[in-house]
Amino acid sequence: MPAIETTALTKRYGETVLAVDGLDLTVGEGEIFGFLGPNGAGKSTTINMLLDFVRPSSGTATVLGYDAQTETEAIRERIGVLPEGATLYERLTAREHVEWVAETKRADTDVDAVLERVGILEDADRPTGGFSKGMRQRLGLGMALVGEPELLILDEPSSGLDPTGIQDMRNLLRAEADSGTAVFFSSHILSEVEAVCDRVGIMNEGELVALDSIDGLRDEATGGATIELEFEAEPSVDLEMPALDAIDGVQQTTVEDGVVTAVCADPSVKIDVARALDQRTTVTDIHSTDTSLEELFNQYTGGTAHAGSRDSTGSTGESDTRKQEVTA
Ligand SMILES: Nc1ncnc2c1ncn2[C@@H]1O[C@H](COP(=O)(O)OP(=O)(O)OP(=O)(O)O)[C@@H](O)[C@H]1O
Repeated sequence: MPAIETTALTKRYGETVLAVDGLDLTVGEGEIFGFLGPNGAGKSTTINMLLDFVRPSSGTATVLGYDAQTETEAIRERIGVLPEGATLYERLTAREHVEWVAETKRADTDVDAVLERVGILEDADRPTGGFSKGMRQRLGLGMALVGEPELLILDEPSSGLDPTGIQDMRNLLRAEADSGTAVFFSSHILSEVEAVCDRVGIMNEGELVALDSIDGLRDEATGGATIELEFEAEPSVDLEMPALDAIDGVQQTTVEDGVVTAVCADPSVKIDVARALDQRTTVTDIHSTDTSLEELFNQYTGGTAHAGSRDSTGSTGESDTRKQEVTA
């Protein structure tokens, strides 16, 4: 039974806004699924339809096999939710929040263990009115974990978290998935999705424009990869560059200061370039740059995302162009 299944799920707001347009999506048991898209793509609207906060204009959705509109209670008992901008009761402590969720879910929960898992046990007895954004987010995540849910639905879970918080959150999601919990989370932080997801779906203007693993998306993406090869400088090598240009899939080559740079249409071409150059001279080092997830995202969303999309820490993190050492 899929954790989430939507069929032709559609939401219109008024006459003009088509927020979600015929979404067909299946998320499997124990899968970590990243729901990506630029602002206004329809991610929150989709999540809100799964949670019955918003009624679809047409189409259907099931969560853990239950109808998202008619069997909401059965769903609520079995899932954990971190809504966008979760509201807390300022005068209640973190512990009281978790206890309250445990009561509503009738779950036998070790409250201290939950608070410990999300790293706020030390602040358990403080009213949440004085909590920082990151602490609020950690508490929200803790509340979502109550009752060992079969599915976690998290809207922008790393919003407000510092780098340690983001890493903790990733580890936690991975541990949850390993224990069989499916995780569905929305994000516009591409590095977050890359680091933790089994599959991603990219929304743009209400439509699902891509659905695959990160590697699968990379393979599909145009723009390929760039390879830089350092070689022992020999004057004759420059003259032989046309031989590299002639390799199938090589779009452009340049030579400068003992470094050949080849732009390849497809990452698999990189090895052909390395072999060809190595036949002519001694290659001393190789650097390979894959299409970054950021570029990929832009390809699917028509460049709506900014290459410098920043996470809450202001860092572009791993979403920057990835460089890997390659051994030929
Ligand atoms: N209550 C509403 N009334 C009218 N339009 C709405 C409403 N909620 C969302 N929309 C519109 O629906 C579209 C999708 O919005 P949604 O919030 O689902 O996008 P999102 O992908 O979650 O964006 P973000 O990353 O900014 O949270 C947008 O055009 C938005 O303006």
